[in-house]
Amino acid sequence: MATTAPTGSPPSQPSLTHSPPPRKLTSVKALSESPGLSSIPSIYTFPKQPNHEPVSDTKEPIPTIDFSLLISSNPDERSKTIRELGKACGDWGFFMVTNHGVPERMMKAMIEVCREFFELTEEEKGECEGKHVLDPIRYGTSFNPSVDKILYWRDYLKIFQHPAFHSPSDPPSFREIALDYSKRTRGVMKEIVRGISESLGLEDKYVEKASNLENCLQIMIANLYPPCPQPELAMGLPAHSDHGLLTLLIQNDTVGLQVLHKDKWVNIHPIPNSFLANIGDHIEILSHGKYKSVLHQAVVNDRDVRISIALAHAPAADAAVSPAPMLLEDGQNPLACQAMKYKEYVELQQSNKLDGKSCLEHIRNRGI
Ligand SMILES: O=C(O)CCC(=O)C(=O)O
Ligand SMILES: [Fe+2]
Repeated sequence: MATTAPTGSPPSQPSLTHSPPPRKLTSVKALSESPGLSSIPSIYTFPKQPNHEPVSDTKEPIPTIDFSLLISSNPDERSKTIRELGKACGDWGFFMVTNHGVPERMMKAMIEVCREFFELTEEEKGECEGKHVLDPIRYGTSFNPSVDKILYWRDYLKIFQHPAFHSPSDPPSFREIALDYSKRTRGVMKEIVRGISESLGLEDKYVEKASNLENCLQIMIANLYPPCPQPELAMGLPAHSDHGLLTLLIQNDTVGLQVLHKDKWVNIHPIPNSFLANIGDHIEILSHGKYKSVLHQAVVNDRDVRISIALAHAPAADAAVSPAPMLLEDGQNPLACQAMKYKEYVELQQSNKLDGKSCLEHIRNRGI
């Protein structure tokens, strides 16, 4: 039986109380490999969401940003790309990034070494089991089993990679591959964040300075979604927005990510050798809602293992990001969103149920 959320904190009101340590749970990898498994335990049965339209067959393609044009020395090319980036952030909150310069072999190596990690024995992986949501290395299952009433069909490995780089010691090649990949990806992130800043009419380094990007928190979240015998009943990750500024995601060639666009869930089919980027809650805060973090979810299937690796890029742990005053319109309250240190925000989000945009709503409601 799942334990309930801490008393006194209704589901849509996350609280900063420390959650009890997660229960010892079987990974979904081990569960999916149980001989003869033909149905899922009821704790994995996810209620269907009544409020959203079913998956859309929309042919409207997700926007694509050519990174090489974003960093072009030709001012016209660059400004055109910044306008496209602004439109992608405003219309979708999600976009593909092509020609980013991170070698394809590096992206593939990252996926493979994460696969190798998940293939370690439960005992070996258990050495990375985190006790607290701010532990720099955390292996686990579902999202936060100490408060999840329904478990998600997902195992994960979360690692803080900047400002201090951490790595599991197994597989032995993890450290080198992840270190290279995290550095290269941070470089891509920085240019996109500059472009986003300019697209908002701010100085190119505004977001960078406001969030102390030099000391940004970069968290790798490797997700494993094993085949599920009843995929229509289970959920890999429920609808949520990402905390932070910008997430850059890669995956193996199995689809499963859905993005809420114009009130419909849209299946995302990534372009090979590209990043899927999405803006997080702190761009919504900084931009005063001009750009909104967008709900997304991961569904599962009954045939193939899906692996996704999200690199979440966020303000420095002690940075308290607030709306850019120059984006406020007359009469708007600049403190409508209570500034909170980033590490408190992460702790709030990770200690509670993953529940849409409840964290952002929480700090808005507490606005002073
Ligand atoms: O697996 C995916 O595609 C989504 C992962 C995700 O949304 C996350 O890790 O925050
Ligand atoms: Fe996400």
